[in-house]
Amino acid sequence: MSTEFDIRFAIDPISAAGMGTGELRENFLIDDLFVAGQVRWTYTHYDRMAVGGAVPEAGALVLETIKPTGTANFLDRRELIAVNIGAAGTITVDGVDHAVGLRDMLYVGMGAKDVRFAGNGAKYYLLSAPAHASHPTTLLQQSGAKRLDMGSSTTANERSIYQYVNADSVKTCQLVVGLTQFAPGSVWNTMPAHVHDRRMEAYLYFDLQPDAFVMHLMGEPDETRHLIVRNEQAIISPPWSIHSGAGTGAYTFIWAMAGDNIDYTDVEKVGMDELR
Ligand SMILES: O=C[C@H](O)[C@@H](O)CC(=O)C(=O)O
Ligand SMILES: [Zn+2]
Repeated sequence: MSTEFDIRFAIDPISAAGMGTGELRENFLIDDLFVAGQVRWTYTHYDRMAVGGAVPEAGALVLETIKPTGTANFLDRRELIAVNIGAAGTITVDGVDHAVGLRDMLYVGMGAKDVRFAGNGAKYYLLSAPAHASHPTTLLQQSGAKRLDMGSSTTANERSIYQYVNADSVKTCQLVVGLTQFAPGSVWNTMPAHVHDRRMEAYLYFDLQPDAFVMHLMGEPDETRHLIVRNEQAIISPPWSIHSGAGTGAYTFIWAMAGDNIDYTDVEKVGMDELR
């Protein structure tokens, strides 16, 4: 079996506030997503978002069902977005090949039965949420993303948010995914911070040097904790938590959300003076 999974239960803010470093990392950090020759999933109880990695070698890796979905095929009641952060590869969906280059994303709708990940050196970051309708498989590229420029160099948060999933690119049931990249020297993401109680979020930090890390901030705005996150590690952000971070060097990250209201504007801003 080349598929493995673990389960993360939903943690409430009071429990999280009582956790030490090890417990915080066990519950909110995913540090083993990318293993050669395997598909790995972390199935969360936050909006039942599943976060995974697939690293094919010579042969293709098959998207196998996992026990927590309770379905014969992984996508019987789910949708998927696969993001390639490695060499160019191919994802085959029910016999149709899709070329997926670096930073391309492939949306795969509910009901796809046979999904295969291929490409020696390709590295797929996987996101999947429950779905109620089947939308067509669609390739999403950075050039087709909606770009929002935010921040400034004086506050070290100058960055561009690329909303790959947007009104013109693809229709999804729940998944909203994109990528944020920084101007040189800017290291702060999502500061000022925000929360969105109607959506969980996951971040994958990548493009970090081996000795660099992101000091990721989580928690309720007045009760924050940090996680040290290394290259190609992900964090899970519960709906009640801020999700912000500062790198010790350059990095890029992929953000993904699922939940009730998936409108980007449904966020509560946290004032700089409210953080504790
Ligand atoms: O709800 C939205 C997500 O947190 C990200 O879009 C935020 C982000 O990439 C940033 O501000 O740098
Ligand atoms: Zn957010």
